[in-house]
Amino acid sequence: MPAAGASDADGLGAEPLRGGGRAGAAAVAGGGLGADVSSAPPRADGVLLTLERLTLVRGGREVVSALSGRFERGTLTAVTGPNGAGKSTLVEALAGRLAPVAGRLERAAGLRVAHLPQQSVLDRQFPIRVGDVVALGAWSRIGLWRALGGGLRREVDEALATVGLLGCAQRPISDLSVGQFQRVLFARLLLQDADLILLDEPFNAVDEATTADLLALMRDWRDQGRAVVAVLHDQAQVEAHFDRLLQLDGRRRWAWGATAEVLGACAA
Ligand SMILES: Nc1ncnc2c1ncn2[C@@H]1O[C@H](COP(=O)(O)OP(=O)(O)OP(=O)(O)O)[C@@H](O)[C@H]1O
Repeated sequence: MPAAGASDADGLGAEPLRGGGRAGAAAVAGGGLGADVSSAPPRADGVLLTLERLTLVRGGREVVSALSGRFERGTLTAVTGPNGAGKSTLVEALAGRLAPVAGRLERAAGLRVAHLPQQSVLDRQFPIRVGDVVALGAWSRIGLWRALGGGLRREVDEALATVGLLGCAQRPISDLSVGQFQRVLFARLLLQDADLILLDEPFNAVDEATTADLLALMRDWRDQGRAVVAVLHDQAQVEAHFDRLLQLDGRRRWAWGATAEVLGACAA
């Protein structure tokens, strides 16, 4: 991890390692003045989301400081860091659920974002069937309470087949294992058809076979030109599957770039 205040001249290509630290703290003292969330026209270079000195506060404490970088089409980015480092906070801001107190977050025009929070915040006892959960992925396209028509039913069945749960549409979600439920949530993401897919600890308590299947799905999304951002704790998994890495160190410093470069710089 680079030292706080490391300069832009650290030199790892387009997105060098940088430190947040004091500059970000000063931004919070400004009471959030200057924070900006905006839409930009579609970009030919595939940039979906641009962060400029993004600063986030949670529970009265600054957890992300002066974070700058871009999320582009066709990339798999891992977000790592110790507990409490601000990973979920950052993902919520990327999803548009938390406003920055300073800095800028610019979305490409018409950007479709899907956000899968940690399973621990989802209620699996809710009396709803698997097929209905998956169909909810299409609500922004078809309206929330429209009856399941033949076309949507087919989409749901196809998505369930893709995640290995063909024929499970009528089962209540309370019957599912953690891994099966995560497959259902990935099927819902398939129907969302988003450009930017945000996943918060998607493999938590999920078995190896399910993890491998869901990783394959994430690679498909990348190959389709979507951007996938996943909060992860397993460094081997990050090295093996993610081309980009955004690492938070829990002290408001961060490193962001090609995975090998970020890991190399941290080991140095
Ligand atoms: N709803 C909340 N209200 C107040 N403080 C919060 C809230 N959510 C998180 N925090 C605090 O914000 C900080 C960052 O939390 P966050 O959940 O973003 O970290 P994280 O890196 O995702 O951690 P973990 O690996 O444990 O999930 C922590 O100090 C946490 O206690």
